[in-house]
Amino acid sequence: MASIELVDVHKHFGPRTHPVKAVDGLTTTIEPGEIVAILGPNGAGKTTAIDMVLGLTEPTSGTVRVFDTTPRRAVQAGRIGAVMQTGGLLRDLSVRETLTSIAALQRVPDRVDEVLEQAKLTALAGRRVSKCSGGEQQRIKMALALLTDPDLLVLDEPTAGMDVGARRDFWASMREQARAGRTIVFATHYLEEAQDFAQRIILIGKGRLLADGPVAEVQAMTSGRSLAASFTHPLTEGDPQLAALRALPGVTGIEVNGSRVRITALGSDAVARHLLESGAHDLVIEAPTLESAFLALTQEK
Ligand SMILES: Nc1ncnc2c1ncn2[C@@H]1O[C@H](COP(=O)(O)OP(=O)(O)OP(=O)(O)O)[C@@H](O)[C@H]1O
Repeated sequence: MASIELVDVHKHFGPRTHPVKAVDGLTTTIEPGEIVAILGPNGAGKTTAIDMVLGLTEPTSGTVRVFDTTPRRAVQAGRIGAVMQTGGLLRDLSVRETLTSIAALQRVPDRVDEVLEQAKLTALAGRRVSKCSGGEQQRIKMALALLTDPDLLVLDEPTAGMDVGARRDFWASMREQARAGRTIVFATHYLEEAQDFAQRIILIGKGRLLADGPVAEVQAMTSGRSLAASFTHPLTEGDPQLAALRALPGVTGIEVNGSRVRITALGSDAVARHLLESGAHDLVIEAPTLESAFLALTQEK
């Protein structure tokens, strides 16, 4: 049984005549035990997609299933734990009090000590929330999400406010959670975080799926190269050199900065040959990083 199944999901806001298509036809399946990053620029639709998985909002059309039932039922059954961007903690409670009060509301078996341990908060149990650092507060939210012993953890930008060390520790504990069989889905802006901690990346832009696969596969999707070279004169719009570059097969993007051009292309050899033959110099060819793959895939087409 899949953890999450989205079939042609749309979520539109605003008037029907000219809606904001926050999510515009997402179809994907996430299996148990996967660690999946939902990656996309601001406004891509990540939070909206997550809200639908959590049953906080209904899709305009399409279906969202979580453990083969509706998101709401899955939440009610305690199968989903979430760490969201918004939603504060009560500052005057201690870490332990925060957990015991929420556990009491959820009427779940007492797992407070266990989740304190899992979120590495045991030593801070007596500390007031207001005295906890940003990263520690994120760990408290994490502990809250674990109270119902969920099968799926959904995290919206979970490491916001954490420094590098805290981030690494956080992901080490997340890996333990995944090994214990939980599915982990997190939204992030950080390419590096997706690259380092996810097994799979779902890249979205403008509510649409741009890429979905193992990290290396998403990277390879732009198996193209980035080339930069200088001409002897500044290139302006209308320059025949520029027109010739645009006309080359496989060229997907050109940026001009004075006499320097930066080109993204599917194959670099033909473009490199053309550049050198047309008198360009200082040629640099780079393999794509996830960053460049991300930019290439999320840029306006
Ligand atoms: N309640 C709403 N009413 C109208 N428009 C909305 C609403 N919620 C989201 N949107 C719009 O839908 C689009 C997607 O927003 P969403 O918050 O899902 O993106 P995101 O990828 O999570 O962005 P960020 O990384 O900035 O959090 C944006 O254009 C946003 O302005």
